[in-house]
Amino acid sequence: MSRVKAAVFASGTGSNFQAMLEERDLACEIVLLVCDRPGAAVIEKAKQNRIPVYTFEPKRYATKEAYEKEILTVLQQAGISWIFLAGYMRIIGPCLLHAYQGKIVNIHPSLLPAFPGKDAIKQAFNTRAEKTGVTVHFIDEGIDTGPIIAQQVVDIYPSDTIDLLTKRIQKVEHQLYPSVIKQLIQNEGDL
Ligand SMILES: Nc1nc2c(c(=O)[nH]1)N[C@@H](CN(C=O)c1ccc(C(=O)N[C@@H](CCC(=O)O)C(=O)O)cc1)CN2
Ligand SMILES: NCC(=O)N[C@@H]1O[C@H](COP(=O)([O-])[O-])[C@@H](O)[C@H]1O
Repeated sequence: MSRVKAAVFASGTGSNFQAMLEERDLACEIVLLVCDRPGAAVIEKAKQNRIPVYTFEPKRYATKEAYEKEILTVLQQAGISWIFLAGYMRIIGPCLLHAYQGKIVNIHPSLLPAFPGKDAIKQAFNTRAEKTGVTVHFIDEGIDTGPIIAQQVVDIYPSDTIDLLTKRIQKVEHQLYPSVIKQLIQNEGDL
């Protein structure tokens, strides 16, 4: 039986992308990186791992639907059945949401519904909360409102700096995300 194929949508440093690639029994094959930021560090990581990259610049398209239709064609030609977002900072629109209903997953650096949106770590740090964490959730039409799949708490210490907190959060992300992906693919296979 051919392996399940997945695409990663990422626009940042790519540490979660790298963690997925290093997970030996991820239960799926990451065959494509989609990135909206030419020059993003994650693109170099894909090239080092010989993973095809599809880069696009939204401002070159008249509408979000136009660029999502082009991405959808690329995904379908590659036989993609799951999409994992990791630092992808674009809102997924109706075109991709409909085509990949229940198959688009995101990782977010807070205990949703606390601190949604961008700069979640800074939000938690600046409120001097005692705890924050990591959430893996399905994507829906809202922002960070999709069904939660898994969460893990990360303590905030009085001596913390935002960099120390970020490092602790990302260490949890790099363990949690691959573990959740593996479980999702195995559960799908059990259906
Ligand atoms: N339909 C959804 N798409 C995305 C979600 C989601 O929950 N539903 N999560 C985001 C990731 N994210 C936080 O986790 C997030 C990303 C981007 C934004 C945002 O306001 N983006 C603006 C500006 C983008 C830019 O110009 O850089 C936008 O795209 O309009 C908020 C939260 C991934 N996608
Ligand atoms: N709102 C979404 C969001 O803030 N996502 C966050 O972007 C970072 C990407 O890092 P990476 O590029 O090193 O994986 C991750 O910490 C992820 O949780």
